[in-house]
Amino acid sequence: MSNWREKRLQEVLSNVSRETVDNLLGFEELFRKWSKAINLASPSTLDELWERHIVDSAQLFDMAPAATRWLDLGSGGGFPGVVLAILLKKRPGGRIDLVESNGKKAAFLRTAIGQFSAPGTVHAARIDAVSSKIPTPEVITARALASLSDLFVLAEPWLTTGATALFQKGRDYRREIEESRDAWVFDLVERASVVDKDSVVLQISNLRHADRNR
Ligand SMILES: C[S@@+](CC[C@H](N)C(=O)[O-])C[C@H]1O[C@@H](n2cnc3c(N)ncnc32)[C@H](O)[C@@H]1O
Repeated sequence: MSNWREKRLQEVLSNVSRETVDNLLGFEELFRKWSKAINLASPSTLDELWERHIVDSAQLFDMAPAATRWLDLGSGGGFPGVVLAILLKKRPGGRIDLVESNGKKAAFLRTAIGQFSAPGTVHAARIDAVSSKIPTPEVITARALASLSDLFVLAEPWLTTGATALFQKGRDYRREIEESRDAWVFDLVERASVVDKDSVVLQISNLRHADRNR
């Protein structure tokens, strides 16, 4: 029944172990169960949970093939944070911090991380309240959290000190990039999304305030 799911993952990731597939299938099941009680994702997307949420999250992993320290902001129901935590089990030294201010969602994230013994730490707090406590990671992710300009403000403590962002963005991404250039300077690589031809993953590094460079 789940064979197509495994095949799809193998198309997106270079190395998928049996345990990883089983953990991600288990996470899908856990997500569906909790979704009946709390709002973890738009109900209209649940039919395509594997592609729109799990594969969409997993695609980030091989975009930073050597990165072991990750941070996911506004993790919600675990996309991409919990998927990455499960994948990081197979990367020696791999770990991820997940920040989520909604208490119920943070409880779900803790349950998922615990159930799959994934190397993740859940911070049930607002991002600005934990920014001084979380050291700069190699990669920052955030999906459906804010516009690019607002993401830069939220992630500034890490993105201006060496972290690289992998931000999933929808069809409006060009406008968001242009708007952000008023206040920020950065290096950008646009990477095609594997789940939607109109979406991208924006790889952003070397973030600086524009006014300090004029
Ligand atoms: C639209 S949801 C997206 C969740 C998930 N990343 C996804 O793509 O499915 C945004 C999440 O960010 C959380 N959030 C919003 N602002 C936040 C902040 N300042 N600090 C921590 N979490 C925040 C919300 O509670 C919500 O769960």
